Order: sequence, then C-alpha cells, then structure tokens
Amino acid sequence: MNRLSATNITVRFGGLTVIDNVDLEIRPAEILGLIGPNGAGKSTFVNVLTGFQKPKAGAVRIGGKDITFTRPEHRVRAGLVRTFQAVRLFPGLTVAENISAAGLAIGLSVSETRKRERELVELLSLGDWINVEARALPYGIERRVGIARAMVSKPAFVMLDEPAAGMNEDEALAFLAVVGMLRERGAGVLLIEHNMGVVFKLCDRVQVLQSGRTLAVGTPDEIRSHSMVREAYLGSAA
Ligand SMILES: Nc1ncnc2c1ncn2[C@@H]1O[C@H](COP(=O)(O)OP(=O)(O)OP(=O)(O)O)[C@@H](O)[C@H]1O
Repeated sequence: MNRLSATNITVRFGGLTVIDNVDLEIRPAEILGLIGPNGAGKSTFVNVLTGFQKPKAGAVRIGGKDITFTRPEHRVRAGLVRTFQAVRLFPGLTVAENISAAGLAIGLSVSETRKRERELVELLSLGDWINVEARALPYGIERRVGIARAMVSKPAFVMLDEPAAGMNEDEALAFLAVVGMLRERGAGVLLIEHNMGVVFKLCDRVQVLQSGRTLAVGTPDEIRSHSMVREAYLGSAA
C-alpha cells in the first residue's frame, strides 16, 4: 500500500527548532487531522511534506520513494498536492477556466483537461458557477474551486491547511462533504483544522503537535480521552 510517510523530521529557523524529530504517516483513503496550538509547527510540517520547506534532518517518502528534496511541482506529479490558506484563483477567469488552467499547467491535453473539469464540476456541485468569474464568487465556493484545482491531477494525497477558515456554518458543512469525497475516491488527506468538532467528526486519525513535537497520535476517541492532550490543549472543550 502506498503511503506518504515522514520520518524523524527536524526543522530549524536560525537557532530555533520548530519541528523536532517528528514522524507522520498518511494512508490511502484516510483523513489524518493535524492539530495543536498556534505555533506548534503544523504549517511548517505541511511545507516539509509538500516541498516548500527543506528539513534539517529526516525523510519524506511516497510509497517508499524518497522525495525529501524534490521540488513542489515534482511532488504534484508524484501525487501530492496542497491547498493554501489564502485562495489563489485567477480573479478574471471563470470557474471553468480556473479549473482548466490548473489542468493545462500540469501538462494535461486540452481534451483530458475538459473531461476532468466536467467531472470535478459535477463532483463538487459547481454547476451553477462555471461561467462566473472568480472575483464574484462567495467565499465558500471560491474555496471549493481551490480544491477542484488541486484535484485536477487526481492526487493520491491532499494537504488541506485550514480549508474551512473564514467559512460560515453552511459553507463549512458543504466543505466537509467535499473532504469526505476525497477519501471515498481513495485519497489520503491531511487536514489542519482548529475546529475540534470538525476534526473529531471527520478524521480517521488525529496527530497532536505541541512545540514542534508529537504529543499524541490515535483515533479521535483515543485523542479525546488522552490525558496529556486534554491538559495541554483541549481543556474543557473536549
Ligand atoms: N520562515 C520562518 N522563519 C522563522 N520562524 C518561523 C518561520 N515560519 C514559522 N516560524 C515559526 O515556527 C513556529 C511554527 O510555526 P507554524 O506556522 O508552523 O505553526 P502552526 O502550528 O501552523 O501555527 P498556526 O496554528 O498559528 O498556523 C512558530 O514559532 C513560528 O513563529
């Protein structure tokens, strides 16, 4: 089974160790929640997985193949994609054009791009929006188009860094359905999310980072009842 694995990852900024010897694994068709207080190192870790940050030590592998020092665009070709905290759509292009642009950018043919664009529009219920320019989209739809763009390459692993941030309740619920769909299609998903209700409902496993180290990893039930996690992070919210 092809897994995305990171072993013994260490990241330093100057003299500051931000990630300290952390292991993480994402399996196909699972959603792994990555949680922890502000500054715990979650975004930095995703940057290491996706190639935007070189680790000081450790290795990242997909299906055993070492990709630690490959560039982000190579990782996309290897099946690993991310969405960004800030949406990066072309404001003057329509939804359909934004999705197609992502397909053409990774070298798909025009006909294959069109085919995948239609599939994604259907899958993500974007039919009412295809001819709308990105600049005019409601926020939740904009984020969904961002996910459609990330999915054009049919990724095996998808990294979502606070994808529901700024969404209203309805948008967040619609979004959760989309993340579930990624899993149904067999993708391994890493989800950074501050809403613990969402994390515990959606994720198959949860990894807790604190000060750049793994405090705990387990099923939502295990994490909810983990005494150190409750003390350090969840407080009475659990
Ligand atoms: N480029 C950088 N240079 C120096 N320090 C950095 C850099 N990027 C992040 N840091 C520091 O690394 C630590 C981890 O930051 P990171 O953004 O990964 O945490 P996070 O868990 O994603 O936090 P949040 O939940 O607030 O997004 C913080 O102390 C942050 O200030």
